[in-house]
Formats: sequence, C-alpha cells, structure tokens
Amino acid sequence: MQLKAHDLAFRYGKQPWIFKNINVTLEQGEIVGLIGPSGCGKTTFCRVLAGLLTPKMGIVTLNGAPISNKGYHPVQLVFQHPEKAVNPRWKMEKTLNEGWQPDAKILDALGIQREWLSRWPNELSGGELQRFCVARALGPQTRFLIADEMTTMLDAITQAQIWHAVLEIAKEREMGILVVSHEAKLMQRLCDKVIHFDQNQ
Ligand SMILES: Nc1ncnc2c1ncn2[C@@H]1O[C@H](COP(=O)(O)OP(=O)(O)OP(=O)(O)O)[C@@H](O)[C@H]1O
Repeated sequence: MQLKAHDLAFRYGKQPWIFKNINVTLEQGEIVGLIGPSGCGKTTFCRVLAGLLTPKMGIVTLNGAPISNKGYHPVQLVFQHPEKAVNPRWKMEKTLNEGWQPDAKILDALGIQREWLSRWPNELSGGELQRFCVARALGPQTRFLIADEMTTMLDAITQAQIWHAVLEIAKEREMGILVVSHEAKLMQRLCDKVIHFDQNQ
C-alpha cells in the first residue's frame, strides 16, 4: 500500500501558488514527519492528500489508482482545532459514528468516557473533543492518517495518551501516518523520516 502525491500544485483561486511540483510517497506502516515554516502550505498539502481540496495540477494515488471521493476516504485528516472539525449541532455520539462505529477497544484506548457521548461539543474540553476526532478518523478502511498538529494544543499527558493509542492501532493495521508538527522532540520520537516542506529551498 502506497500513498503518492504526483507533481502536486495548488493555489487558492487566482492567488499565488502555495506549492508546485510536490512529489511525496508514504509507504504502508511508515511514519513520516512534515516540517516547514509557518504559512508554507503544510495544512493545504494535507487537505489535498485527504481529498478535501482538489489539486490544480497533479494527482494523489493509493496503490497507483486515483482515490475516489465517494464514501469513506482511506486518507483521514485530524487537525489542530477539533472544535472546527465537529458539527456544533450534533451530540458527540452522532459525531463519533459519522463514518463508522468505533468499538469499545478504541474508545478505551483513547480514554473516551461513555458519559461524554450524550454531550454537545461545547460541553467538552479541547483534549476530550480531539479524542473523538481521532476515533472518528480511525475507521477500518483508513490506510493513512494525516496528523496536522493533532496534539499541539494538548497537555503532555493527553498528548502521550492519544499518540500511544494511535501508534498501537497503526502498528496493528500497518497504517501509514504523516505527522505535521513544529515540535522537534515529538518528530524525533515518532518518525521514521522527516520531509522538509519549503518551496523556497
Ligand atoms: N482558504 C484559504 N484561502 C486563501 N488563502 C489561504 C487559505 N487557507 C490558507 N491560505 C494561505 O495559504 C498559505 C499556506 O497556508 P497553510 O495553512 O497551508 O500553511 P502551513 O504551512 O500549514 O502554516 P502553519 O504552520 O502556520 O499552520 C498561507 O499563506 C495562508 O494564508
């Protein structure tokens, strides 16, 4: 299983190009870091990989085939601000089960308490909410997880707990992970290799 970005280019509307000619390959089970200065386009690249934005040039393939945007996307993105990633009008149980039904093992690994399921998103802390976003992204059809500053806003204990659970699941399923972070220590600890995303280099 291989996720590949072929000659990707993107810009918002007619604005200047954010990036051009990006070629990146992620292998099954591989944990790859992505670093680069603020504003260089890392989040935009992640959104293209996960099918949330369409590249202006190039293509993203999974095992050589273009990824369909219909149904559950095999590349799932979790980003920094969980409150922007959930519907404020949905209770947590509905959000959790949006794409699949996480089992007790996943809920326990991520420390999701059952009483949170009947709450609204604004009745949870950022760390609690992020656990739901991670669980939601870890469906059985997820082949690659894109963690865009996934634990940046969280305290060290929550950060460690979430990463511990994600790494266990990734190992079990041979899922690949792209980690975007400004935290050098986290990158060193997690990643097999690190890609520098900087168009000016
Ligand atoms: N929806 C949008 N419309 C127009 N421009 C945008 C949009 N989203 C982002 N940009 C611009 O695209 C550029 C790249 O943004 P992006 O968020 O991808 O960078 P980043 O490398 O992830 O930054 P950071 O490390 O600060 O999160 C920035 O100049 C940003 O202002």
